[in-house]
Amino acid sequence: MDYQHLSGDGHGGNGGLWGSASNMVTRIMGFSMVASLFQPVNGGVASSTGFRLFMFGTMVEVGRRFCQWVYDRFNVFQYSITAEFDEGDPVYEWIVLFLTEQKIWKRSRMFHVTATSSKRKWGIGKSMASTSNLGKGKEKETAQYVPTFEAPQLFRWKGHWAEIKRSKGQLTYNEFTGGTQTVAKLYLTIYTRDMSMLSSFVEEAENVYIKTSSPNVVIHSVDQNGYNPGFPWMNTKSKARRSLNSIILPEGVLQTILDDAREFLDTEDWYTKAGIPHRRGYLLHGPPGTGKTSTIYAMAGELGLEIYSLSLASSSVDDSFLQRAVGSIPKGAILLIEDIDCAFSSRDDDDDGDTSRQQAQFLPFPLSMGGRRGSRQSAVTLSGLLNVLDGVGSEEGRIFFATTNYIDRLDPALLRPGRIDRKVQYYLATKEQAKALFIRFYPVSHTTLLAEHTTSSLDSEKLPLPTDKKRAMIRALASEFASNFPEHEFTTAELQGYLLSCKKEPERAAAEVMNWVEEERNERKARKAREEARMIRIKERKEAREADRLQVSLDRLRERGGRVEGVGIPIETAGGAESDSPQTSISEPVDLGSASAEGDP
Ligand SMILES: Nc1ncnc2c1ncn2[C@@H]1O[C@H](COP(=O)(O)OP(=O)(O)OP(=O)(O)O)[C@@H](O)[C@H]1O
Repeated sequence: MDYQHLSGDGHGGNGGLWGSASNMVTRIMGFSMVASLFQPVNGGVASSTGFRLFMFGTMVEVGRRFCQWVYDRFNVFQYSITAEFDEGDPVYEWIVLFLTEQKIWKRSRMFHVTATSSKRKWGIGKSMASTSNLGKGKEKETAQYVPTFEAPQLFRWKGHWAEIKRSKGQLTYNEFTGGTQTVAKLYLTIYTRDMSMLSSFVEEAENVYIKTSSPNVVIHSVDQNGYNPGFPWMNTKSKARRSLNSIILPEGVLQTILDDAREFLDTEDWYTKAGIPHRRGYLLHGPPGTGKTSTIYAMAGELGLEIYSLSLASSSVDDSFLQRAVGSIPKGAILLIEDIDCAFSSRDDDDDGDTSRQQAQFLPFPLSMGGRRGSRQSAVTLSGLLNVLDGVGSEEGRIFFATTNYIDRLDPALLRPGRIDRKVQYYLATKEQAKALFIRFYPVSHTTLLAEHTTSSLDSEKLPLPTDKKRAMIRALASEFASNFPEHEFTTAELQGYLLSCKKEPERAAAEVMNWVEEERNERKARKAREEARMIRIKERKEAREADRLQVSLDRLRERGGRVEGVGIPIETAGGAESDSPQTSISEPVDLGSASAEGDP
């Protein structure tokens, strides 16, 4: 090619090549300013090859940055979409489960294998529905196969290539444990320019998750040790759904709460139009073991909602943690705070654990029944809790359940409508409940009555009774059982414990219930006596401490002379007159009167 001709400037030598190149740029693209850089300049530094190279390099870099800028801003050349998912976030679990269902991990060649735990997510063999704790299948893999970090996995999805990679994530400081930890991440890249493919992938993963977990109730709880700064709900387990009729409550109680919750979920539009935050709060209160938590689990199963459960008793749960945890709960979930009274224990309880006052004042049942004793102090304050319940993040169609054994400890501010909309009281078991529980414990199809045995031995051959007759006999036993069961004295959990001890012997359960009641009463008496002895010891220790404190004050005062600190009782001086003078000498022991504790020397 004739460069001299192309350059058209008539200069030869080293300017020829640059000149022709610049002319080409000028002619082809019209960038005269750019081209002028390549014009040969006669003499001086600017004509040196070094300067030209420098200018060329600058142009290349500017061009590269410009292209990058265009690439970043206008998705013209982007043929892939990459998304990042943090461990602990619900979407992370959807993706892992989905990819397990698709058997994607099977193609991986490097695994970290651990024993199956309640957190099980990863699998390579059978589908997750049959292996994970989310599923109900009988075949269980006993280990989980977690692909190693930074090993990308290619797969096809809906006609597109996609890549998944598990990464370690960054190291974060755990302020509660004082250590550091990493939050794993998943990077998903789909090679397409169609952005809707990403949302479609996530939606499909969510649907698989919902379908797989639907026979169960999924319960998320915060990981106390593995505190995650991003998403605190690190523990996920699922429980088999509990049928509503397995919850034995007085007639209509359960149905009323369920109807109320259903109505709430169906009327989001109404709340929006009325300008009322779309949230509903329920407080279930009553003695421990009367079915409060079981009610919530059964309702969650019935409504198809996941539970996010936390206890305020944990020392790692403070106001800011609570705010973060509640703020990250997805819409349409149940927030469950158990033992909500913990948030107020610091105000109501004495530091020394003097529970006798509380017992007299609040408890609707004896501590010997197994109630929570004394204070489990919470780092959450009342205002922190109220902020969380009223906060912006809590307006998203969320149902809030709180449980407590001590409703009287709750601040009225917490109980006002809008925070707690319905209160449901649970009682110690009634005769009706005892009868219903008995019948549930001995279903006709799974029970062998003594009358069905040819001999008195339980191992003997069976002579099955007609179903109707058997049902009538079980009902008769249930009535006998209930008539001997004292009302409002035992919890349903205690009753359940007794029936479990005669799992296959309904006749024995009915016949021996009075003995069991007697034993329990004696056991309670003994526990109560132990509890009272403990209280007396605590009281004595407290008084001794108080006396010591006063004695120390007194000794100090004796050294200096003057008034008894904090008590304001004058010390008799040699002259018998009250005096603050440091020269005053103490002639008589001080009478601390009522301020003195018993046993004060
Ligand atoms: N009303 C009930 N109907 C059926 N089962 C019950 C009932 N009450 C208690 N149980 C059984 O007793 C056990 C404890 O019940 P649950 O945890 O629901 O009680 P709770 O009132 O929430 O107690 P706590 O206040 O200590 O949390 C469960 O196994 C549950 O099956």
